[in-house]
Order: sequence, then C-alpha cells, then structure tokens
Amino acid sequence: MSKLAPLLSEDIIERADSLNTTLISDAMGCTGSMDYKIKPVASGMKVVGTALTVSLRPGDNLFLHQAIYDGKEGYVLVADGKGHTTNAYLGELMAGAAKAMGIEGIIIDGLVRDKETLSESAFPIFAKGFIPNGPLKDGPGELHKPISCGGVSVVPGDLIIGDDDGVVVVPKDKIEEVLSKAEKKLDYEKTRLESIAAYEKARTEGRPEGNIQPHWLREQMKAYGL
Ligand SMILES: O=C([O-])CC(=O)C(=O)O
Ligand SMILES: [Mg+2]
Repeated sequence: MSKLAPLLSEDIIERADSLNTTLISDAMGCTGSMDYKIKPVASGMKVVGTALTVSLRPGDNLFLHQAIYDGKEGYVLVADGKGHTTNAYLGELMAGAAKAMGIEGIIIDGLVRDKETLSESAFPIFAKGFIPNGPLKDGPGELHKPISCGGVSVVPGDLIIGDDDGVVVVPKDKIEEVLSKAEKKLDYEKTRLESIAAYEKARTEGRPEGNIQPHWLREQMKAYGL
C-alpha cells in the first residue's frame, strides 16, 4: 500500500492552475500563506499539486532524500526545515533527482544551494534563500505526517500552490469551497480591471464618465464620517 496520500483529481489541479496564490488566499479570508521569505528560486516559477510532507532535523537532509524517492508525478514535496539558516537542505543533485522522479516541485522552510543551476532549471523550488554549507545526513525526521511549514499547517494530501507571490496551502476538506470562491474572485477581478482600463482610456481621451471606486468603499468610509 502506498504511503502517499491520495492524489487530488486532475480537475482540481487544472482549476487551481488557472488561478494564483493571491486569489486562493483571498478565498480563505486572506489566510493560508507561508512565511513571505519562502519564494521561488527564480521568478516565474509556478507549482500546483498534492502535498507530500517531510519534517527534518535542523540542518540535516536524510529524510528529504527518502521523501524524494517516495515521490512521483502530481506531488509537491513540502519540507519543514524549521527555518534553519546555517546549512542548505538541497542542491542541484537532489533537485535533479526530484525532477527525474516526476515530482512537481519542492517547498522548503530553509535554505538551498547551487543557485545558478536551480534558477536556470524548469523545476520549481521555493525556499528562504541560499548558503554554500551543505547538510548533515544522519536524521532523524518524519515522513508523510502533518507538519508546519513557514508557519502554516500542511497535511499530506492538501493542495499546494506556489508562484512569484509565495506559497499557499489549502486544507483538503476545504478545496472545493475555496476553488469556487477563488474562481468568483477571478471573474470579479477581470471585470474590475476592464472597467479600470476603460476609465483610464476615457479620461485620457478627455471624456471621463462615472467613477471607478469599488462598490464597498463608500459604505466602509461612512464609519469615518466621510
Ligand atoms: O549534499 C546534499 O545532499 C545536497 C546537495 O549538495 C545537492 O543536492 O546537490
Ligand atoms: Mg551538491
């Protein structure tokens, strides 16, 4: 029997892929984001998938090696590196192995190394930064258990989305509700951007009409007597 949590459906992954981290966080009441220091190693990287979790001893990557070989397509490896900042948890070799295994990407609360190779690769890695020191390989650690990563709980099987703004986690029992809300927000934002652009065009052409204040602004400002 697989140790891995069931993969999320292709439909869920496709829907999440057509959204982004900000819409998904909005749909969770502006929550769900990991520590802002966890960012893609190169701008433009995006990852969406089912969480595969590992907890590491600070500065030690033994269990991260095992997690890579437990992984396969559809999974995003999420590693609680406890925010350790003296040793890197992975470099180009492990990143290459994870990509070869079919893993969608790696999120780590800690540092990595081999910046040049990692940032030129198409393989998405999200970390807090870079340091030349390598890790120990002695353990202990924990695989496929609930963890905390970047201040957010991650349970194996949760939905993970990472992009240039950071990483957001959607608990598996909330996915349907969150995706439908985020899709509605996307529609709202598209319409809003269109009206902002139309207003700017009209204004610069000397024929402004109406206003582009969001519908809720007036009501909210009443509390301030304005
Ligand atoms: O030593 C390690 O396990 C990490 C590393 O440098 C690599 O993945 O290239
Ligand atoms: Mg190396």
